[in-house]
Amino acid sequence: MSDEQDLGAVREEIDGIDREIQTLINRRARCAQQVAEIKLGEQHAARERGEDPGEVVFYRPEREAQVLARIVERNEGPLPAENVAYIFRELMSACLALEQPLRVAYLGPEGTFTQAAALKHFGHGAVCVSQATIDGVFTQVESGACNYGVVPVENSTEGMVSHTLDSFLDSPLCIAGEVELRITHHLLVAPGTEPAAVTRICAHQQALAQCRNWLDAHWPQVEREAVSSNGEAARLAAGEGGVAAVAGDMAAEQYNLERIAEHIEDRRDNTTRFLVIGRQEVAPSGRDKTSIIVSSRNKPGALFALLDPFRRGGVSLTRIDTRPSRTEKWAYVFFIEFEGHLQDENVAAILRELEEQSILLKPLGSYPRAVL
Ligand SMILES: O=C(O)C(=O)C[C@]1(C(=O)O)C=C[C@@H](O)C=C1
Repeated sequence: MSDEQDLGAVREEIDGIDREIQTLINRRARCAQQVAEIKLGEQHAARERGEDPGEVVFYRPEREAQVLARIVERNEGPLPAENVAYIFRELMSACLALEQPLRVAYLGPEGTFTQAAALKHFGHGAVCVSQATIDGVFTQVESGACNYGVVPVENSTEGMVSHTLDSFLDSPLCIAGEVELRITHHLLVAPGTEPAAVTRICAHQQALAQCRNWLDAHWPQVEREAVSSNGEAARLAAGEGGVAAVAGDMAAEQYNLERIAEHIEDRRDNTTRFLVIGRQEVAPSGRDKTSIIVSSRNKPGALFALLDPFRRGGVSLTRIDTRPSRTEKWAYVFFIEFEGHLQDENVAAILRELEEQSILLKPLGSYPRAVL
């Protein structure tokens, strides 16, 4: 057989496989439609029994995390597990959109890493709605205008996003998930801009901080300006010849900018973690984390007393942050994050103990650990 015939034969095989995949995808989508009918049926039955039917929850983060974790585990290649999981991420997103198109508020404008995080977590079947502030994201979800929200919570180089933590103090919302995103910054300008013409470098203050050493070494003379987001910086760079923006790939594409320099972040493992916020609690997935806010009386050993139940219960803490309590001067609240689910008996026992010794205990929710 000639090379030409070989190529033809393999392409025919690909065409056949594509047909089969397409049939299977649509079979899967019909199953998702049946799941939606069952969920609506359950709500109808509750109403018939005179019970509060509540809001039908189509999106099930615990189930999605289990599906994705299984795909990663059983993948035999040659495609890398992460790439296969992304394909299934989009497949589930499209299936869910048949059940109910989700509206997801995120800290915008378009082109921010928070938008990239929202798409990574929910896939492109979700309708992502940009908000100018973190408060705006919380309000959209609290009012029911959006089903979920995505906000940044911590960066591996720059630490926590205190505004997000503070917002949980007054909000009735729960945490429904976490997203981790590798953050890569570039120095971006409008097409045709000469580097010598740049007089101002704009970015969100976190991005400026994450690239501080690089900017000090390469652009020491140029003024830096912190703006509300990297997306906003990119928008400014697109409109003004002398402005360069520090921003990522999405912003570069969104505003059609050129890269003067790529990968300028000081740390190669620069990662930002985002939280998904929603109105409903999430069922256990088997690999969960829980977040709580806790505050105790200001006395010696108070923090030790709050943490000791975790040690005795054999529960690993994954994070602890301190914030001023906004009700009393020099009093503090702790944001504690740990492995396990509020429905686990050992976790419930720890919370009962904390309740006895704290002046404030607010569970923020349990959610599946990030799979992708
Ligand atoms: O299993 C469900 O509850 C579904 O709705 C199906 C499905 C899926 O496509 O696998 C879709 C959306 C949910 O978020 C979880 C899973």
